[in-house]
Amino acid sequence: MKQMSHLDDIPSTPGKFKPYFHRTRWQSSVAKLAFWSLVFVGLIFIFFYRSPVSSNPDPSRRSLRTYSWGGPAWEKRVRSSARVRTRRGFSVLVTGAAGFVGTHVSAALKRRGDGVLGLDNFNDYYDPSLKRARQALLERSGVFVVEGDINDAALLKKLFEVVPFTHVMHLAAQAGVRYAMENPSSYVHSNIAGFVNLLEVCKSANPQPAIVWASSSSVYGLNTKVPFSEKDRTDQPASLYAATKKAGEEIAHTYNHIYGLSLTGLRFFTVYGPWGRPDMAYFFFTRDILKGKAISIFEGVNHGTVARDFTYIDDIVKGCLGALDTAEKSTGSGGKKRGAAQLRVFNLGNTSPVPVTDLVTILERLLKVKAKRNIMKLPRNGDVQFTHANISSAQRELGYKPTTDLQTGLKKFARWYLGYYNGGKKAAS
Ligand SMILES: O=C(O)[C@H]1O[C@H](OP(=O)(O)OP(=O)(O)OC[C@H]2O[C@@H](n3ccc(=O)[nH]c3=O)[C@H](O)[C@@H]2O)[C@H](O)[C@@H](O)[C@H]1O
Repeated sequence: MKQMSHLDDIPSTPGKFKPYFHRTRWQSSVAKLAFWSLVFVGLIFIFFYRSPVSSNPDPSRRSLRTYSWGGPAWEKRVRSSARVRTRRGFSVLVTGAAGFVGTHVSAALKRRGDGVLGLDNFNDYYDPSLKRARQALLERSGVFVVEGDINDAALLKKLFEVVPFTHVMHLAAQAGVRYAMENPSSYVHSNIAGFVNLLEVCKSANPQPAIVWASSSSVYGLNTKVPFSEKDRTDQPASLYAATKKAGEEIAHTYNHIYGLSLTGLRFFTVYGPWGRPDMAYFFFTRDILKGKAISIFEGVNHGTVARDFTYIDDIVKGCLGALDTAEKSTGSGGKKRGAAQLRVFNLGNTSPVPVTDLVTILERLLKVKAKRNIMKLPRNGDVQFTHANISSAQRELGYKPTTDLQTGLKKFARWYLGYYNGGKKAAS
């Protein structure tokens, strides 16, 4: 007969474990001792060896992600990336640094000698490999992108402990107008809860940073007065995305009023260009035209033109830098207001709306492929028919002056796209 080893002794089903345990008092106490020793060692291990790990509690994301950060080597990288290289340079925390605008702004700041630390949660709203490629680009120019979420208060506090940031360029957001109907909570999570969390940390920081952040042209919603001026009404959002950006503007007012935070909101108008966002029409039109796939082009009632004030990324970057350069210091410190602080909002557009049908014609010429056009009624999914920015305020106060027309900007985009996706053979997802 086969001798039973001690391993054979342990049954495979946990429910059957008990009867074997009470065979002898000795066996029982050894098992108990072993069990509690394991628990004890486990606890010690967790206490001493776990680097600060924070989880992204966003229930709307497919994957619940954990980020690890902290430790002397990590802090050294943070400090080095944020180190100012010129006499009057800034030390800027850029949230959403692996995003489209975030990457371009971070690179531009670094180029001129400012200290830049990036933060990004690398979520999968669109192909994360594009975000990783942008991150690699930034790392090559000396910008470290910390992987983490703006909802993570412990991480943000740690970053401010390590670096006394003079400015925050807040670009992390859930973007996209139409996706808000699919995943509304992701907009609340990033654009409202995340923004409040960031402001909470900024207001308690000493010194408080000046904050420049991305609002959106979509706040004009159903406004019909054109061009859109900052003084126009913004109380009729057409999408939840727009509503969360509008909420952000009101939240900014509150933190400015109570805590003396210097806050500048920038209403971006349909930003496009190299390293852009694959969820935007110009990007996926390019992909689909190259694949020979039909594209849907929206039109208004009675065949009304749908148009956008498309704005080229380099112009937007200049606007962002202008906003940082003219931002006054926050007046509070350690959570206490010490005087009135600056509160601004600016349109950053191109001032010349282009019909979406013309955008497609330009792409056809650049790609040398005829698009399969499928004209359809503008769906009721948050899109507005027309945007057009009045930029006189940004021109006056930020020195903002867009110089790139859609034809020129799309040429640069197409060149990048074809290079990045191997002549369009490697399809963008
Ligand atoms: O300025 C902003 O604040 C916003 O700009 C951008 O939104 P939009 O201006 O809506 O850009 P985008 O989706 O590229 O559609 C462009 C045009 O194509 C039309 N469009 C779109 C899809 C389609 O299938 N067919 C079509 O005709 C569509 O009707 C529209 O006329 C950002 O995505 C958003 O995050 C926000 O930053």
